[in-house]
Amino acid sequence: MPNLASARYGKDNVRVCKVQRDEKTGFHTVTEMTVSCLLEGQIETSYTAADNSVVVATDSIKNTIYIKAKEHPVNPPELYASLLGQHFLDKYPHISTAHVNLAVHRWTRLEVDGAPHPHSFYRDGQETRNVEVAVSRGPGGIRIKSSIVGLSVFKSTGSAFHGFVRDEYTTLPETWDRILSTDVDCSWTWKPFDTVEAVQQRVERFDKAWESARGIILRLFAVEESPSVQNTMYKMSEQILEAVPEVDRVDFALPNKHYFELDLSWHKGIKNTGKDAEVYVPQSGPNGLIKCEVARDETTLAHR
Ligand SMILES: O=c1[nH]c(=O)c2[nH]c(=O)[nH]c2[nH]1
Repeated sequence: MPNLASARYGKDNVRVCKVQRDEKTGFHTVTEMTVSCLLEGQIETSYTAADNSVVVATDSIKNTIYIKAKEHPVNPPELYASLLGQHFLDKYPHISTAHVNLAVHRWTRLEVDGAPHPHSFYRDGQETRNVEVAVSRGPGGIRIKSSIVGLSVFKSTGSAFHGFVRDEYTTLPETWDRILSTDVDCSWTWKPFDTVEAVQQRVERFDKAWESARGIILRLFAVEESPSVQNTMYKMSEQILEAVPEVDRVDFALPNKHYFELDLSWHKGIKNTGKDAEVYVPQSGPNGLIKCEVARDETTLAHR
């Protein structure tokens, strides 16, 4: 007899834009995000017995995403996602967990003649600020993971990779000076919260953590003489754990985007390798993919 081992459903890719207008200053603030909200609970019969009486329609879930964005602040995204998730538990007794994932897209204020413009913005990169919030009943029921996704960085020196395994499968030469480029995907997991009020009380910490993590990543990327992606991301994780005490885990996933040297000596003896390298060939694939999860102490991985 088959068994429904797990089930969740909801609306994905809900696009929301909120404009907040400060009447006094005339300044507007824009937040654009893409939201996913999936519900879990006593919904088995909708799958196994065509019982739609337990189904909150995904269309209603979409409507709720918009209504909660109107009723509450959407910043920081950790708070909005917690409020939205809690709503489904408060409203529907048979729902046990709401999973709210969202990505905030960048709209950076334009400067015109050196002054911040009150209502015009531009997209300065594909980077997003993401949150994954799971709201369940009971103590520690609100689990929040915040992240930076798609922050593209490049350095033209200050990166090496040598001393790796050399055997009959190896062709890669050791290097003491290479290009390093990646799209940062970094997450930090907060110690669980008991209630939305507890999230609200710490509300200023979420933006600060995002700023700290982003600052650490960019600074270390630039200033460090990197011996490998692995070691650089571990150092970034250590510094983020140090800077944000309420976080008990940091995860990284970094593609190593390769830039190949190009031998042009066939054309008039042009020198374009080693210390003469100037023109490179960016590779769209394959890329390295280096991941790690760094916990504050050995017990915290159990939170997953
Ligand atoms: O920083 C790196 N880590 C690796 O594991 C690796 N493997 C590789 O081919 N190049 C690199 N670079």
